Amino acid sequence: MKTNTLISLNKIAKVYRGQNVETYALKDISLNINQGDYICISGPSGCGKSTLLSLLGLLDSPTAGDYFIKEVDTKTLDMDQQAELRNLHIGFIFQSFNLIDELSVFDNVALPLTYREPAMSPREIELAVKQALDEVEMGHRAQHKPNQLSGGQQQRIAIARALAGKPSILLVDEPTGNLDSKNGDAVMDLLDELNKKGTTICMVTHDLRYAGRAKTQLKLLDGEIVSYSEARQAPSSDTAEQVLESAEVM
Ligand SMILES: Nc1ncnc2c1ncn2[C@@H]1O[C@H](COP(=O)(O)OP(=O)(O)OP(=O)(O)O)[C@@H](O)[C@H]1O
Repeated sequence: MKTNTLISLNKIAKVYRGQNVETYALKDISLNINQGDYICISGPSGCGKSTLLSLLGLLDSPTAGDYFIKEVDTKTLDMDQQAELRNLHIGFIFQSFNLIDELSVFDNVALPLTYREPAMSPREIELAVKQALDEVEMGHRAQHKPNQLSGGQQQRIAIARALAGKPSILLVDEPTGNLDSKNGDAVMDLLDELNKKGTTICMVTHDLRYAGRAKTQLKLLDGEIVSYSEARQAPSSDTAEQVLESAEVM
């Protein structure tokens, strides 16, 4: 494992068992995610994208295989410890923004920080919320309620909420699914910008226009990784464009 490896999956499988039926949602998934990566997971409906994101987010556990976050073997953790690790390291962004309409924008962004262990002081929370709202250029809407904002603005608030805890990785599920193309473009520009500043992103999207912006393309089919390609910087004699280079699946 490299020193900048955040996440390491080793031979992960996920089987859903019903009364008479077993579904192999993921098979033999091995993958490392390093600091600063920008990965897009794509593939046809039912190929396992959401299942993989749920496992990465510690929202579900694998049937087999090993999952390490920052060298911590997640199998060794109980539910509370997993929740703590999730709160500390993982920021979620969903298609539906999942904001609480009764709370102000400020309080929505602050909410996950109030569950931090060790507890953050009110002043620390205020600073973190302000910084996150500034990052998504929504500081001027701190006292609004989510339903007083446009869809694009609500997604920016959801991104601020994910950023406020300074997570190691953002897990992003169809971030533009509920947005028109103008707002979708703006949200994707923001994610690109965050990655350029160092935020690690793992995103699921059906939208090929946006998938191509990620530096690493991971394609799933029937629960398996069928292709994995990384963008690398072109040699200096070339233009500044990045060149797609196919790499072996791990
Ligand atoms: N809770 C569940 N119980 C049983 N089977 C499930 C469950 N969740 C997902 N599956 C099955 O696991 C497989 C992968 O599902 P998953 O939702 O991860 O696919 P997906 O690639 O995200 O699909 P989509 O693009 O349609 O959202 C599918 O065959 C699905 O039917």
